[in-house]
Amino acid sequence: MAAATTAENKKKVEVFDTEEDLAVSLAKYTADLSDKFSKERGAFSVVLSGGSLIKSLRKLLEPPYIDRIEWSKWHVFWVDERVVPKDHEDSNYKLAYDGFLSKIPILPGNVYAINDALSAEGAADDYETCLKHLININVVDLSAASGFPKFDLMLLGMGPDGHVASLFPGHPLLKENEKWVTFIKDSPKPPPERITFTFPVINSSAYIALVVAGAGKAGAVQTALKEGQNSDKLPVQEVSPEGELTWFLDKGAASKL
Ligand SMILES: O=C1O[C@H](COP(=O)(O)O)[C@@H](O)[C@H](O)[C@H]1O
Repeated sequence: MAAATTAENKKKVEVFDTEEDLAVSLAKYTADLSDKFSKERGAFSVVLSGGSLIKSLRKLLEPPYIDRIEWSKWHVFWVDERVVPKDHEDSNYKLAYDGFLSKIPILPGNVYAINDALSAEGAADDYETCLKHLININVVDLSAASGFPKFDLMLLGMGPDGHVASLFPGHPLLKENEKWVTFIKDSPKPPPERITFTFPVINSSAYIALVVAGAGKAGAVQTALKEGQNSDKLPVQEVSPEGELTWFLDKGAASKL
């Protein structure tokens, strides 16, 4: 494993020989933050993305983590969700439930799925209302700096085109700076209707892990991490949290660095 920390606001890049090694390190990183926030705040707010990220969380399901983590302190959210029923193959909730949440002793009331009975607009508003309530009862922090929700940990994936959450290259939603949760009806990646956290919410996080594996994503990783400015920024380049950003890359994803 090779690691590099840059001066540029607490950004760390870790490169692992294999995705298996990446998953081992991601489990320790997540478990350590779970310990920290469970002790400090009495709650741990974790935001999941969909896609390949869920498989990379598999080591948390094994000893020592499965027995050590205070799962009752976990509160789980989604950075984006597809507007489909929760039992649909495209649902990020279903992906996370089948591959991760159903295998940990988390309290069902601490899993905040979107309301799949609503339209895209309705589901985004409803999720924002839910977050406001959870801030009022101190389950989720509010950033004093930005006035947006401050999650303890966001576990983000990235698409080969450099998209994060459901924030796609060149889309006007990249510039949304008032709403906490918004919706998209013309996602270039199916399904077209989704809800997503906005960049001000993503960037208010205390910790973000950007988890990227596979040579198919090497081009976007290269664009995101190479020196110098490029005019057309990829969505992933807008990820710049108040707290710490750590890239977890396997050799394939890092192959053009
Ligand atoms: O559509 C989505 O794609 C991204 C990336 O997925 P991956 O399978 O290439 O890792 C994911 O992070 C996002 O949550 C999801 O809705």
